[in-house]
Amino acid sequence: MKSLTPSPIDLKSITRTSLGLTHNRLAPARFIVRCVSRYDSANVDSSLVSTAMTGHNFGAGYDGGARHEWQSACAILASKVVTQQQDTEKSSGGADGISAVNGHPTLDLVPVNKSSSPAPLPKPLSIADLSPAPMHGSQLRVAYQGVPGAYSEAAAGKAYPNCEAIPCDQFEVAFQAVELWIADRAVLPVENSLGGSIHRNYDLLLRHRLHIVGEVQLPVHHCLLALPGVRKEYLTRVISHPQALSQCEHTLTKMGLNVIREAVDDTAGAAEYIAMNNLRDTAAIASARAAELYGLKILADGIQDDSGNVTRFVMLAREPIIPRTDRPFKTSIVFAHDKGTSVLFKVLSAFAFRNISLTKIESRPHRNRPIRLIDDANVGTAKHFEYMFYIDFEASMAEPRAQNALAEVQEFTSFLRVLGSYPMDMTPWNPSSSRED
Ligand SMILES: O=C(O)C(=O)C[C@]1(C(=O)O)C=C[C@@H](O)C=C1
Repeated sequence: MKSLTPSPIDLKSITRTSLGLTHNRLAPARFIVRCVSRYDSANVDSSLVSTAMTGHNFGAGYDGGARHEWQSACAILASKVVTQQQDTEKSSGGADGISAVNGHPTLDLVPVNKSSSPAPLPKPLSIADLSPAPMHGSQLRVAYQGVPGAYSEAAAGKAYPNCEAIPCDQFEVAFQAVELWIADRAVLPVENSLGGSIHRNYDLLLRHRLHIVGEVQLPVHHCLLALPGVRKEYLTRVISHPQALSQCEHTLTKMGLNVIREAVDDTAGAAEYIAMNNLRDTAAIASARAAELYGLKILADGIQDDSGNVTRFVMLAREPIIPRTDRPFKTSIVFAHDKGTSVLFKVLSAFAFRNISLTKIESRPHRNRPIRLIDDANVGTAKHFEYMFYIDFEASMAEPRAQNALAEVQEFTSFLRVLGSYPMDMTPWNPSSSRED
């Protein structure tokens, strides 16, 4: 797996820039490519969308291998990326200049000289143009949260060997990177065998329209890392991702370290922070690969509270996969009901009667309607919390028993969405080979 630049994508830098489009490759007969530096979801330049959608700007001199770039450009434009105002453009690099957002050049398609030679006729779409397969050369681009050396990067590599791993500074950015065609897939953690659910990703799964197309379970082997020459006795602080801190809670206590524990965005980011700031009183909980990347030494190895510590990640894509029955599949759903938890028993029985095993059940606050009031004139007002329920079950949506179970669930619920039906990770169990180095 190839890693991109260590600096992760942030929300502000999600522009056409990140597509890697170049000035030359997109410079067609009627358009030049130039800079934008603003992403504004409230404002769509519809003329740009329509010109890009016709596709005929790729006439003479257009490199046919960049069809995917055209597709990506259309998608990005349609995803409400707006051009900068003319005057701002001038100040940020001029009509044909390339300026930068967060260090990246940014691009724009601008009509030029309408009176010049007639426009080439539009090229008809072919079957290949409609393929949902990733089209960025042979390498799939996979977004993950964190910086290189994070476990999520290793999970991306396990899910998609030889992928181009794209670091993102937040989970939400990874979702958006796929939605905006900057990445082809995202690989995000949803639960850990010791630390439990990564709730943020459950909430984001509901808020975004991506589909779960697979899962990977990654054995997570934590190390205590510090600058060369630093000894355990010098430490006053241990920093890491909150999940990693919780997965090592008891071991850290047993080690007798006199340290405070502080949460940061990701494990490898903690290692990078120590190295960049030359912190000699601080250690990070992170992978052996992070030690290597950021020049830290391993003070203690395998400090997770359980040697079989595993994190489950889901693979997300813009399109669902077609469910099959020739191998074990899992299906993930989310549902809610106006009458709250009273429906739960009926939903569970729809699976139990069909012998379908559940592998996970999670509840999250129903953020649109968090409280339900039940008035009783004699006693007062009961305030029930409302939930969204997430269930994973062991069956493929191609199986009639799963379809029937969901038809029944739909009768009991006011909201039901299938998040994905995908192959189960059946990798043989071997936690001792879990080191990511
Ligand atoms: O910080 C990282 O390295 C991550 O990839 C994130 C994360 C998580 O969110 O749970 C992933 C796996 C481990 O369980 C610890 C942290």
